[in-house]
Amino acid sequence: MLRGCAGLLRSWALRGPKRGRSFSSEVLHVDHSLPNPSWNEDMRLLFDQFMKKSEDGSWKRLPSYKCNPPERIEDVKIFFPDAKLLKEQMSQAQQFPRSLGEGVGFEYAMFHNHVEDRTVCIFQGGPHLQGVPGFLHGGAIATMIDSALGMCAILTGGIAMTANLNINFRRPIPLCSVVVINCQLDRVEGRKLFVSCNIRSMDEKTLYSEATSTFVKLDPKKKN
Ligand SMILES: CCCCCCCC(=O)SCCNC(=O)CCNC(=O)[C@H](O)C(C)(C)COP(=O)(O)OP(=O)(O)OC[C@H]1O[C@@H](n2cnc3c(N)ncnc32)[C@H](O)[C@@H]1OP(=O)(O)O
Repeated sequence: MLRGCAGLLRSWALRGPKRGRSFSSEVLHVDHSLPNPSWNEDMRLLFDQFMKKSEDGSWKRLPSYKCNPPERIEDVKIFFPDAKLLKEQMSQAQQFPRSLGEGVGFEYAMFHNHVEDRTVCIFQGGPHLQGVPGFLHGGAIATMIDSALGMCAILTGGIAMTANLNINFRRPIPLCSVVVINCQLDRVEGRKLFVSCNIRSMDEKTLYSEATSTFVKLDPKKKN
């Protein structure tokens, strides 16, 4: 089960984790939703399949960075009355699922279908996401679910935040395995976006988790 992690863990044992983090803009602006050496064969296979589907324009690969693009900061300004504080805080900020080193945490790529309002996330959870020995931590699963649902909501309805998230964990997800998170915008009511998802194995035979959520579009007229 953990065979996929073995090489990674061995190299860590020999070298130890990288000390210190570089925050140079070069590092922050690397697109992390592209294959890297930590991706296993299944992850690459799925990635290639979705890239193929993207050729006719129906699916689009979503780039992913460690930090937020400046336009996103504009969207959340309503939460920060002090513009100087916002700038300072944002200069240190990183996307949570991108904050762990390559291969040990959240390895994922997302694809979006604008016609069908669907987002698919292919996800390989690394050894630092362990909960019960050999399996992913529920909080790590929830993180990826929230991120994928959030992307689906935001790409369809504009900037929105998770107001409600319900998850059923059906089967434990083996560490370092590759799963597919299928998200679907179910309906929109005013500022509310209802988005649901399931997590399945690559062969679709195993249902690992299901979730429903409500995202609420931020109201720029409101001081939150
Ligand atoms: C780009 C990468 C993607 C990353 C995705 C990650 C997304 C996240 O994790 S966001 C972080 C977690 N979420 C938060 O911190 C949000 C905290 N909550 C809030 O800030 C606010 O409650 C917020 C913005 C969601 C809604 O506040 P506000 O705009 O004042 O909403 P409000 O006017 O009260 O309600 C609007 C509608 O939403 C509904 N609503 C509000 N809260 C909830 C809720 N918790 N559950 C269900 N419905 C709700 C209301 O009933 C109302 O419905 P209706 O229009 O039918 O009357």
